[in-house]
Amino acid sequence: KLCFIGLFLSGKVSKTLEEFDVEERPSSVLEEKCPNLTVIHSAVKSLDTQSHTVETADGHVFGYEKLCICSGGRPKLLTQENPYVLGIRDTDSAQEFQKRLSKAKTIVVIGNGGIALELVFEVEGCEVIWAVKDKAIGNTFFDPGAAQFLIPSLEADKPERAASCKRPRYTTEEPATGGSHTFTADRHARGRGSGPTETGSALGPDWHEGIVLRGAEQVSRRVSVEYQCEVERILTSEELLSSLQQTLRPENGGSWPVYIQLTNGKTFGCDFVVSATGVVPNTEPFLHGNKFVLADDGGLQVDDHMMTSETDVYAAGDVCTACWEHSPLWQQMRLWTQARQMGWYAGRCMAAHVLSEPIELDFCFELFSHITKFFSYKVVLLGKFNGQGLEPDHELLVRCTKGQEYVKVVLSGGRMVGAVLIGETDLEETFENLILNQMDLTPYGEELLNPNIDIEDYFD
Ligand SMILES: Cc1cc2nc3c(=O)[nH]c(=O)nc-3n(C[C@H](O)[C@H](O)[C@H](O)COP(=O)(O)OP(=O)(O)OC[C@H]3O[C@@H](n4cnc5c(N)ncnc54)[C@H](O)[C@@H]3O)c2cc1C
Ligand SMILES: NC(=O)C1=CN([C@@H]2O[C@H](COP(=O)(O)OP(=O)(O)OC[C@H]3O[C@@H](n4cnc5c(N)ncnc54)[C@H](O)[C@@H]3O)[C@@H](O)[C@H]2O)C=CC1
Repeated sequence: KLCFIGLFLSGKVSKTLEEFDVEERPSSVLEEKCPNLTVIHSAVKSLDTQSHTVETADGHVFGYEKLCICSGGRPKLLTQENPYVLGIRDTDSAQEFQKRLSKAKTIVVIGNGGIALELVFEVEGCEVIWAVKDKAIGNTFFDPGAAQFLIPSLEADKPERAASCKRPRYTTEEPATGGSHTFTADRHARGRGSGPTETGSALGPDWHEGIVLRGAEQVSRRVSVEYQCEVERILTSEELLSSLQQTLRPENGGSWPVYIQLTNGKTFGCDFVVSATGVVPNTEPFLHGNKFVLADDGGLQVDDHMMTSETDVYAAGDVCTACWEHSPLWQQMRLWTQARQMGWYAGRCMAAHVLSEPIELDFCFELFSHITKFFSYKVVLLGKFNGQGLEPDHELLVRCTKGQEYVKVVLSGGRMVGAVLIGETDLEETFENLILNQMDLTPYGEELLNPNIDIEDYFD
């Protein structure tokens, strides 16, 4: 990969929330900035923790004193085998998606997290069938109340955005002459080899801004949500036609390259399926011959110094699973914000250990905080925003103005432990403080969300 993705901070929103822009730059920019850095453009093929060496795909062996594995994750696809099932992770897969979409009339999106939420809102000119396991949309980020608030946006036109695209590869890079144009979603068919090392960096925030996600139809957005169902089977047109399958009656007419049968009994024909079903950590090249302890989700277990179970090997970002005793207000989610915080903290830990200096768990792991955008709304998530792991007696306070804002506060024992803020609420800083200082809010009751009280002033 000849590019790294640079983060250019556009400012701190609060103590723990940071917003940033993303711009693709050549890796030489980083080397110029950090003279002690050498970037080697090659995938790591193997790691020998005994001899403290890594071997790259082009056969070079490098020794290390301390090593940090930041190999990210890759899409956990419904199936690796089907050329009509694709995932979105890096610039190449986004480009592939864009190309295939431009000829598509109907696509099916499976999954109910970040990528699905972004796609169903952004895709135009194509019928989108969105199948979710849950009762409401966006289960990894939202409760059903917030989902209800967001649903009308799917029916409205997308607001115009003056987006400046700092990732020109999507729009300017033409496919190589003679390169494979057959719409094969899986990377094996694109002649780039297989295995986990071939994916690039995850796209991160605002990846779809400035790129056209338009299908072949003259329609604006058209999304049908199929709730509480999973994929029963994915069939080719031949399989559908075969005598065994004749009982299946697709909901939509016409002939399609692929059909998807859902557990709710419905079958849809489509041009392709997007599997937006989470990520798996890229650990494979590092495991053989070593004794890494893996977490249940397949990540490299790390302690509160970002150290794996192998001596002198650290890990950060999507590839690792935080296995220290978490602050009651923090949880790991595979997000860019956390990857960045972990990378920064791992670097400090490695330096401290080389210098035999003490180091304490960074403050950023005290409180979960995430700022993003869904359906054109600013979204801020704080602490146990969905009551994760809380006793059933926790309380929720909600304020909602249709089309404008959705504010939810999670209280446990009268203390604020989490919040969801959708829209321009201006409450993030105050709520962050109230969560961090664990003030008893019982006396305020529901007044806490009274729109006529300037809460920021009140708690100042
Ligand atoms: C479409 C999309 C949108 C997203 N939007 C957001 C968002 O709005 N906000 C947010 O906070 N998060 C978002 N995320 C999640 C976020 O991008 C990831 O959590 C984050 O990038 C993880 O960072 P990382 O450095 O751990 O992994 P990655 O960014 O995946 O980087 C891993 C790097 O390691 C390289 N690599 C892998 N294996 C090897 C090997 N064997 N040898 C050498 N190199 C290797 C890869 O090529 C890659 O460059 C999004 C993710 C996707 C896919
Ligand atoms: N704005 C943001 O913060 C964004 C963050 N991301 C991050 O990028 C990563 C990848 O995104 P996603 O793939 O959306 O992962 P995700 O973890 O956000 O969501 C995965 C979804 O797939 C569902 N799922 C899992 N297996 C399934 C199955 N077999 N059938 C049906 N549904 C299934 C889960 O219930 C969940 O709803 C995540 O770490 C996500 O947090 C992605 C896009 C935007």
